[in-house]
Amino acid sequence: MKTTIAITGSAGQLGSELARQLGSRAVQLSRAHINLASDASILDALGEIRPAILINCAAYTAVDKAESDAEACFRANAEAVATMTGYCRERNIRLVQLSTDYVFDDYAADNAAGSQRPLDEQTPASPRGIYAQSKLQGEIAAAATPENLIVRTCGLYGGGPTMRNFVETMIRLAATNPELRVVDDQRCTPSYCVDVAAAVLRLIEQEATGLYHVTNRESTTWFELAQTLFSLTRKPTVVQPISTAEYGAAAPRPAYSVLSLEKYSACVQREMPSWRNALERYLNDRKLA
Ligand SMILES: NC(=O)C1=CN([C@@H]2O[C@H](COP(=O)(O)OP(=O)(O)OC[C@H]3O[C@@H](n4cnc5c(N)ncnc54)[C@H](OP(=O)(O)O)[C@@H]3O)[C@@H](O)[C@H]2O)C=CC1
Ligand SMILES: Cc1cn([C@H]2C[C@H](O)[C@@H](COP(=O)(O)OP(=O)(O)O[C@H]3O[C@@H](C)C(=O)[C@@H](O)[C@H]3O)O2)c(=O)[nH]c1=O
Repeated sequence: MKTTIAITGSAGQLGSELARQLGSRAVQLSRAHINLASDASILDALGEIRPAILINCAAYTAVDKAESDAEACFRANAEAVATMTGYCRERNIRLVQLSTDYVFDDYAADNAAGSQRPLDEQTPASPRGIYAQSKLQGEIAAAATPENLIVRTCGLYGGGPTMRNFVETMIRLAATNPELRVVDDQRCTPSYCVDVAAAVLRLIEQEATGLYHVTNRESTTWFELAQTLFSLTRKPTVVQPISTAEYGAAAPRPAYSVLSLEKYSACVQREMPSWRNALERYLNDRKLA
């Protein structure tokens, strides 16, 4: 018998890619089917489908907007996850909860140039902004059932021009701006949804439980990512490095949030592709490189 895997946030970047890779095994739950703001909507939708596995990709992901919209953000990213966890526990459904590198926000000093060490699953979380805090609460809610799987990832892109992410923002801005200013003091590993979705499915196949870090391999800054993007697409756009303070976003962001992939690699016995390789493949898929 085929295992039914329900995916919330199925119109989003990761949810749509998971649905694509799963094909007929996936039941797609977009906002029209399941509204994180309403427990009744969550329970009704899950009751109808009775999946064996629920992958929760739905989330409030507008990091800056969350700073002035905390209630809605916590409702979607924390309380709704607690509701899903309770429902899944009673019916023996495995919940896969997605989370973020933004739960780490004070490791810059420990990781001064030369001594950078990726953050593993044992590293204590230290979220600063509303989005980051709400996602950590969601992790804690999901972890109440030890059989659940929690996957932290970072800087997702994919799905083409209609998706909201840094890579697509750069492509769009470059069409009208000869010069862009981008922060060069945040080190992380932006990751391609195709690779992260495949990795999540591998972890599910291995029946992995607990917390895992999954990103592309190696690390970069948003500035270097933008420069690499314009070099691969042969665009003359000039990228100026600026500081996080100069950019002045509403939400704080970690200066260092590179995630260790050791636990993931040991579990599935394979390496993630590097961020450069991933970016090249995405731009090829977009027919831009
Ligand atoms: N984007 C990133 O860089 C990263 C994301 N993550 C995590 O990965 C997961 C997937 O992210 P990603 O695919 O990029 O997110 P997207 O923003 O692309 O998609 C999120 C989806 O959630 C849906 N959604 C938002 N609010 C509600 C709600 N109240 N009720 C129902 N559905 C809702 C959205 O629906 P609609 O389309 O209708 O708005 C959207 O389809 C999330 O848990 C996110 O926190 C982790 C690290 C990095
Ligand atoms: C558009 C733009 C952004 N930036 C900066 C702002 C920010 O510090 C950094 C990344 O930009 P974004 O706002 O696109 O990224 P952001 O929304 O913060 O991305 C994040 O999304 C959430 C959901 C996550 O969970 C994270 O893992 C994550 O990577 O680049 C510039 O410096 N110049 C620019 O022109």
